[in-house]
Amino acid sequence: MAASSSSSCSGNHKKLVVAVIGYTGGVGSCLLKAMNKIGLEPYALVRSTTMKVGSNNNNNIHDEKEVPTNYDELAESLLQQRNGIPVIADVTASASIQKHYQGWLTKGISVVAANKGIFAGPETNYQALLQAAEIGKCRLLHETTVGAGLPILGTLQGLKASSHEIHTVEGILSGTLAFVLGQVANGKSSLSQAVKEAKALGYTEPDPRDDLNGMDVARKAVILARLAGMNGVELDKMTIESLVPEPLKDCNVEEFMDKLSEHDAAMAEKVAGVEAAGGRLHYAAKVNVKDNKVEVGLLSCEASHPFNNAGPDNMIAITTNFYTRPLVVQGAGAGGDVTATGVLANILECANQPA
Ligand SMILES: NC(=O)C1=CN([C@@H]2O[C@H](COP(=O)(O)OP(=O)(O)OC[C@H]3O[C@@H](n4cnc5c(N)ncnc54)[C@H](OP(=O)(O)O)[C@@H]3O)[C@@H](O)[C@H]2O)C=CC1
Ligand SMILES: N[C@@H](CC=O)C(=O)O
Repeated sequence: MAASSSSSCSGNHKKLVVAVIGYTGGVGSCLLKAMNKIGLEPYALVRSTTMKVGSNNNNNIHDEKEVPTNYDELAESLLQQRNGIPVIADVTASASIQKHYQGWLTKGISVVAANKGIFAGPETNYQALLQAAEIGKCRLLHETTVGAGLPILGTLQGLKASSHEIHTVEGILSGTLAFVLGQVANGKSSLSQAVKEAKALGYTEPDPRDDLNGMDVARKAVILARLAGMNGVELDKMTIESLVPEPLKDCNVEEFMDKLSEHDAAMAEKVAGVEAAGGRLHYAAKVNVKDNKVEVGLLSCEASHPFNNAGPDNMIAITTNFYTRPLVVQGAGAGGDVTATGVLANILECANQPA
């Protein structure tokens, strides 16, 4: 089979047969590079309108004919690969793709996602996905939905599985906001310039307002809360502090980027006010399992606070009954390559399917 995946990476007799949805994007293009580097060829490449699916006709998936994107056909084709472990990697931000997860998982197709929406959506939908993976005896992995490639969700699950009681999970969860708030500190840069740079560095969501309005942090906090064992946490019940100027809430992304500079002075004034009182602005999240509370928002931190040394990094502190001094994970929590390698690590984990 010409365009199939390499078996050497799977570590067992079955091949990973991998479809990448969103391969033309920032994370997707880095994922293809990373897969190529370890000799794992994708079986299918999918974007919003068209897809290329492996056949016997070509040695290279890129040479395949583009056909209209059809997720039922994609699933059937993956399941027909004999002796293969079918995996769909979703590196888009599209809600419409996530509607297919439950069906794919039930049929035994593992799902690896960088796409956060459904994991932070209504709890019943999230629970249905977990159940579907059990029915399909396959994997549902989304490590990169919090902290990109940093080992956060796996660590949390490992702690819980090994009898730790999780007390709190807190810290800096947005690469974009860490970068932007670092750039505007001390008047180094303007808000609009910092957001442009964050976008160019591949840190932002496809719409950077999803970072600036706190929604990306809130979604990550919900995901952390669920993995930490909390029930009843819903995004729409949370108070989420936004840094998006009111007049730019509803325009398109281009207009938002163009007009953001009109709001630089207001942001500079806000930063100067906090700094005059000896603080530095950070956007943080706190999941308090014991008190059943999830909070996100702007924090003013005094000079000695560890957040002030984190630069553009994510910094996540986990406190448990045994880790009373927190276990801290710090590192780049946004960017194409670090996210793609986290997705690839999850794809490789799919070689171990549940019995
Ligand atoms: N950047 C980062 O640091 C991190 C990102 N993530 C997540 O990764 C995801 C991707 O981010 P990023 O790469 O920056 O986004 P981009 O906007 O760069 O890429 C999005 C990709 O999705 C494809 N796409 C969009 N809509 C659909 C659809 N309906 N069906 C199929 N394909 C579609 C686009 O294809 P087309 O060519 O058709 O437009 C494109 O390939 C997001 O969910 C983000 O939250 C997670 C952790 C970190
Ligand atoms: N836009 C996100 C990317 C990773 O999830 C961020 O800035 O952290």
